Amino acid sequence: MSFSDKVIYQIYPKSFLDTTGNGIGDLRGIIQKLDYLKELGIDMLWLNPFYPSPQRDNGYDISDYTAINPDFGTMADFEELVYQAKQHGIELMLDMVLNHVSIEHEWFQKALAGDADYQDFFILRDEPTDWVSKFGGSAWAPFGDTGKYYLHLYDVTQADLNWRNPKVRQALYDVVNFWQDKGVNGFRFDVINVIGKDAKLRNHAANDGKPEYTDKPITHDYLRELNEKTFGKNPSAITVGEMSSTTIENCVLYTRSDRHELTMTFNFHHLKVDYENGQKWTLQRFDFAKLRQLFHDWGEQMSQAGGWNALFWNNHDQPRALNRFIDVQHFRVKGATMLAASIHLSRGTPYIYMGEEIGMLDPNFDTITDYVDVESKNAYQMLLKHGKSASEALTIIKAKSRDNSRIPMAWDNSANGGFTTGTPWLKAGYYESINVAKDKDGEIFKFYQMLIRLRKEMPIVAEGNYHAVYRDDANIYAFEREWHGQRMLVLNNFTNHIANYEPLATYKDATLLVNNDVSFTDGQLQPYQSVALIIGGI
Ligand SMILES: O=P(O)(O)OC[C@H]1O[C@H](O[C@H]2O[C@H](CO)[C@@H](O)[C@H](O)[C@H]2O)[C@H](O)[C@@H](O)[C@@H]1O
Repeated sequence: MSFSDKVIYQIYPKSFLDTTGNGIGDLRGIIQKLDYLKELGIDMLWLNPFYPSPQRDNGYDISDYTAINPDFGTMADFEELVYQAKQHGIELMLDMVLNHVSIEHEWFQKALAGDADYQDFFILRDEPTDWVSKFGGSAWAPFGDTGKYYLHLYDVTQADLNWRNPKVRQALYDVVNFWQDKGVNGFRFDVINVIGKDAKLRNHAANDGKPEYTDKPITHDYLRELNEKTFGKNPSAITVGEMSSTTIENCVLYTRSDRHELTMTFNFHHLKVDYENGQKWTLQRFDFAKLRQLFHDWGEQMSQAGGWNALFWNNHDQPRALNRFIDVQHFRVKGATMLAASIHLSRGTPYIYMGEEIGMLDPNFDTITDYVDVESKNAYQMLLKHGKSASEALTIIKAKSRDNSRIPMAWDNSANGGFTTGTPWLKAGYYESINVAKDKDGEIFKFYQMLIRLRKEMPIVAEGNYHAVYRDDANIYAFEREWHGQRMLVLNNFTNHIANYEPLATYKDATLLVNNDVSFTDGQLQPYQSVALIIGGI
């Protein structure tokens, strides 16, 4: 497999590095940091959307698919980024938001103006169904003064596209090909498993309507066609589908190589183990048993069926994993390296979200007005409506807001962490104590470098099968990898105390390949200790 030894780094361009002083990160900022990224060792950069957009959902509301938002730079800057990145041995992965467009997109505007061809680009109905938008409220909004309603699974300004219309599909394939022709070899497809709405558009009060549009069989047909018409003939292409509320069975189908759909999938089940009754806007300690079980289920079943996982703890939609899963007051560094080992040594493609490699944390904003994200703002109002006090609602937003990970990258301890000389679009976090200048030679960064190197040097890390070990341990998440007679045992203590276990006789004479602590005694792990033991030769 040509992709299994790759590691992908996610950049939220708006918050990476601003070279113009307008408070918004830009493409030239990414070019400036290519040496840093090369030193880390990553292979591909996933960039969140930088296309023209009213920014109602921070760029996921696209008004022109094949241009650059001037805040981020020009097409010439983009072409230089592709060129310079390749010079550094780094490929680009672009975010393709093909489920919906901004209502400012010319397709929607033409539809509103009465063009029947373009009206068929959207999902219009005389009567709304009872589906709920993922950002709150009804998923339908009045379509001008036509008396009809258009579907928006996300914000009211993000109109869902009608994938049943072949003209829509072709227009979207043209978009992918436009960027591929510019030298882009990676594509991340936003919420791609919701593009195939059921033909009947029925009410479905249970589950907010999700079963009517999630993982429908027709989506697999669309993905095969997308593959055939765009990246399918590009041997360097790497693709990942963001799958909302998906299943293992579907992700196997999306990623099995003989199916010609996608290379890998993101699922989010492991990042909902701290939701009370499945609800995001709640406060609850994470359920380790649930997390461990999910990792084992996805690890084993994808391995057995030939599927491929995208492995990640952080992204632009999630609060930092360090704040969620680790006692950061006492074990930030150890916790960061343990989290890293637990996915980088597993089967799948690891993603690193900017700042993770130096252990960046959530900020602790003082007021709700510091938050920018549309989902967080809606959630705050919803919490107040449901009887929470302003301070209770703010505490929940602080823990759960997507802005937690969207704060500016901390480069040094100068104003705003060296991200901008102007006023940042979103307040900076703890840059005085955690920043690249200070932490690039630190334990976390070096540990990530080592893990990335191991994936390239050791086929067992890149390709080995996955088996669960110590399935029911209350503290340890452990798995075994196996590749041509070689075996590797990975043990991760997810607690802030010592965890004991019964050593496995098979690994009695094993070599210690990875250890994030100073010493190791088989049978006992220190708080947040991670080790990998290997037998069968190195
Ligand atoms: O939580 P899930 O139902 O499993 O969904 C996964 C994520 O889907 C959404 O994320 C993406 O699409 C949004 C609309 O384009 C965009 O706002 C977001 O930035 C994209 O990554 C959802 O917004 C996330 O919260 C979910 O985690």
